Amino acid sequence: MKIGIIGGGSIATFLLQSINVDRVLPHCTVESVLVRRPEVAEEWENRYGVNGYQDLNAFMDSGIDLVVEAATVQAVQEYAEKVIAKRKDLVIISVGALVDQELYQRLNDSCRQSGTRIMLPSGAIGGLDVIHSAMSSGQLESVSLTTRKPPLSLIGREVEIEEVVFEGTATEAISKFPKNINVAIVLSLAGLGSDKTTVKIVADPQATKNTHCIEAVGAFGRMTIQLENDPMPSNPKTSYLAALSVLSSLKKKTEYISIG
Ligand SMILES: NC(=O)C1=CN([C@@H]2O[C@H](COP(=O)(O)OP(=O)(O)OC[C@H]3O[C@@H](n4cnc5c(N)ncnc54)[C@H](OP(=O)(O)O)[C@@H]3O)[C@@H](O)[C@H]2O)C=CC1
Ligand SMILES: O=C([O-])CC(=O)C(=O)O
Repeated sequence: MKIGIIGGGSIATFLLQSINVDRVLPHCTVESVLVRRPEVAEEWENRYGVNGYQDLNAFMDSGIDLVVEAATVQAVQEYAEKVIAKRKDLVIISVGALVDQELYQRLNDSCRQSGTRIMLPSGAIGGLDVIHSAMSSGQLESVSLTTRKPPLSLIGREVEIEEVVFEGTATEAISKFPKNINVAIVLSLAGLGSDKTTVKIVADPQATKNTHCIEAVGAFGRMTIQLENDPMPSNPKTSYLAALSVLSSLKKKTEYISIG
């Protein structure tokens, strides 16, 4: 499978290293990257043997089968429909963009018409299979997420004692923290939707990990999952698990037996 990556940051770098250098996915190669800075394109051409582009059309015509978005919510808004229109499967990690129900619907409709697929990795959380199962009979009552990160990641400054920086719906959370709470939207899409999924975000000066605690209640019973994620050294806002989840989505795409 020939992959194109949109984005030049920590998840993109991780994927290039894992796929093209460490060869962890034997059936996959990253062929092309779409980045904003020419110096990144040049460096990656040399280091990872990829073709670097700044122009979306040239990137899409570079012989790739599938596109991985590893950039920003805005990049999804800008590129996702164009990628699907070119009949490329798409992996989206900046899932927050899909809080926009009209965008979600347009993407869903064009995938149905063209037979193209969009994959949303589980990102920095887990338990989406449980939420999805509970929701399949409509018997999910409540879902809440409490996220705790170092203050610099969340609010760009230090605090002395922990501070609740947000409490509300997933819809409001992603508009205020688009680089920190994409997890709330994938959780919403699996479950009750972004207006009924509640989110609390805490800036914790003691935190060395990005923690996400998910609590769900329904006819199935009760689920509590606590993730204590190591941050990516190159971007502490992002948990290492989020990068691994993209790799996992790509691996699933090459397998014939699906789990979960
Ligand atoms: N679903 C989930 O659970 C999670 C989602 N995420 C999300 O994943 C995304 C990637 O994370 P990460 O790699 O850590 O982020 P980084 O900030 O390390 O990298 C983002 C990269 O995207 C590039 N970029 C921004 N806009 C565009 C564009 N229009 N076209 C091409 N490239 C663009 C930036 O370019 P430049 O260098 O020029 O600024 C930067 O290199 C983020 O949106 C993040 O919020 C992260 C963690 C968990
Ligand atoms: O990586 C994380 O812990 C969560 C994150 O940034 C996001 O969901 O946007």
